[in-house]
Amino acid sequence: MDPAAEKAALRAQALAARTAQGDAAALDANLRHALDPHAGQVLAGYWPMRGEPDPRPAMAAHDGPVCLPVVPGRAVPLQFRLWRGEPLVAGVFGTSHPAETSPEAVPQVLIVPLVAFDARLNRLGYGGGYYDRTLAGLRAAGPVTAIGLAWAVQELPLLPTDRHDQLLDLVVTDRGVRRAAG
Ligand SMILES: Nc1nc2c(c(=O)[nH]1)N(C=O)[C@@H](CNc1ccc(C(=O)N[C@@H](CCC(=O)O)C(=O)O)cc1)CN2
Ligand SMILES: Nc1ncnc2c1ncn2[C@@H]1O[C@H](COP(=O)(O)OP(=O)(O)OP(=O)(O)O)[C@@H](O)[C@H]1O
Repeated sequence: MDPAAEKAALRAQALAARTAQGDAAALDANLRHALDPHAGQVLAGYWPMRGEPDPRPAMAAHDGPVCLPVVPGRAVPLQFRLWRGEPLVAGVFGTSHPAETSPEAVPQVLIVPLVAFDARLNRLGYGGGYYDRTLAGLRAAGPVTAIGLAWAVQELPLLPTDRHDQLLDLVVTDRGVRRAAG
């Protein structure tokens, strides 16, 4: 199977597994722990949809600026806008994001939504390549920490990879914090 077809099949499998969810309180505690060393940094969170774990309590507890992703168009990197609790506007693909009046921000640490991950911290998303493009751009400019957030049931055996795939630095689940085995 070519990697794109294989990814599509794995995406369907992981999205089905994700509906089982997990221990939300444990996930929140693990995420706060992972964010502790990043106090003072600009944090990108996300607005959860479709069974994704909810990063918002940990975002609210973050000691520093918080921003949310905006999809500016097809096949381009995400933008980020500062969010201080203002009402959001509806974006493409069912997303919600801060209005144009919120200043743009450059995140130093990102909570990254995902469909599936593996033990090497490969990530499979919805297939738009948005976070791959975005992390590639941010990493070319300076150090960033990409924290994947998932229910433990979203882990799959080694995922197929493409040259453009960006690895996560850690994955937080309701069962703990995973780092690449090295
Ligand atoms: N909560 C959340 N926000 C996010 C993402 C995400 O995965 N989760 N993104 C992560 O990149 C970006 C938005 N990108 C997205 C890309 C595709 C789909 C999606 O639902 N795609 C449909 C197919 C749509 C189509 O191509 O017409 C699907 O998978 O069924 C959602 C978000 C930024 N914000
Ligand atoms: N840095 C990049 N430059 C050009 N194209 C890219 C880049 N990153 C990803 N793509 C393209 O995006 C498409 C989707 O990639 P992939 O299936 O890896 O997405 P994903 O990681 O599942 O999605 P997402 O990051 O949006 O959650 C592919 O067709 C790929 O060629």
